Amino acid sequence: MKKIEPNWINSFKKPLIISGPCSAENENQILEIAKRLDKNYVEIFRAGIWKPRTRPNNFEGIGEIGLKWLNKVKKKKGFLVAIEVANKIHVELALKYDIDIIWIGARSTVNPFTVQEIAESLKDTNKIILVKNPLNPDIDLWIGALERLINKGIKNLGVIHRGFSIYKNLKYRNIPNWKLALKFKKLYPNIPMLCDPSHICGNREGIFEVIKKAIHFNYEGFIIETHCDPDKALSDSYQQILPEKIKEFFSKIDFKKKKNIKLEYKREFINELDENLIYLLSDRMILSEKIAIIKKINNLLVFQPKRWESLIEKYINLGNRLGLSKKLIKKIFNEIHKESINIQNKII
Ligand SMILES: O=C(O)C(=O)C[C@]1(C(=O)O)C=C[C@@H](O)C=C1
Repeated sequence: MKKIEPNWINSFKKPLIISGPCSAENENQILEIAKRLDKNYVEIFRAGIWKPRTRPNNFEGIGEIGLKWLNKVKKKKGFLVAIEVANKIHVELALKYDIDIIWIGARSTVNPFTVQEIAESLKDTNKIILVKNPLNPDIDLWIGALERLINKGIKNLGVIHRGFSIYKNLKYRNIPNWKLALKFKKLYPNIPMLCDPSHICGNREGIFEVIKKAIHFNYEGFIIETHCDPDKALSDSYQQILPEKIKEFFSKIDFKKKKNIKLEYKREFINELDENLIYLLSDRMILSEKIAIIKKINNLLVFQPKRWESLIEKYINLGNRLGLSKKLIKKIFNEIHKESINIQNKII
């Protein structure tokens, strides 16, 4: 990739905060959110105009009229405005309505044809273009998207870490991959990296915990979804927060208090793995309850020695291959099995 100069991000406060609704729904909603966002914290107003929904027949965005509302936000409230584009027509409209910041979504980043089409229609633009990570943790796809934009003379670039798709929801809707994002940062230190806690979490509860982590990892900014009535939002209602929450949270953060990044990063990894272990254990015990019901109906014994012996042998072998001692595997799985038996005994 060609060398990128450190650039546009320096003209904003650190961290840069982009905020606004997942989707533009109506003019009042847009203006109300803009009014309630504190401009001392939020410099850029975001709103989805076209929404790439997983299933059809959901609200798929308000379309072009939303760009007129964003122009009002710009003129009346003094924010810069940001939207997502996913094809050539979106780009043309974004440029026609003088949108300041344009981002490419995760579902587009995965597709080089789409990125190429967007890059060609943005050719030589001075607008700020942000590229979300692709759905799958493939750093080359992410880099490739930036290269396509750079090849078309686009200079004001940034990236957004919005987490990666997982087949099963544990704690996150899209699991963050801090390791991959930090690797990207090491490779391209001059490309500003923002974090999207709303899409990482998929719920309101975890958002500020994710922001705190990203602050430790020196992210330059955030894109956070806000709505004046989150429960009634037409898309992603679970992950939007009230506009006032931004100031409430960021006013309490001490940005000078820096922790040891290397240590924090490793610890973060351990926390993440431990939490996943707990989620998995909970799933396992729920399955054990379901098996107990089947055993009860079929008059089967709770303790199944043959099956248990074969399982423990398999786990010891797997542990061995992964460098874990027989003693450790036996200890952990004996406890798990004991708990599973207790659960089943209560049901039978
Ligand atoms: O396979 C079963 O029958 C189960 O109920 C599961 C399970 C376990 O938790 O691993 C529990 C009890 C049996 O002794 C064997 C295995």
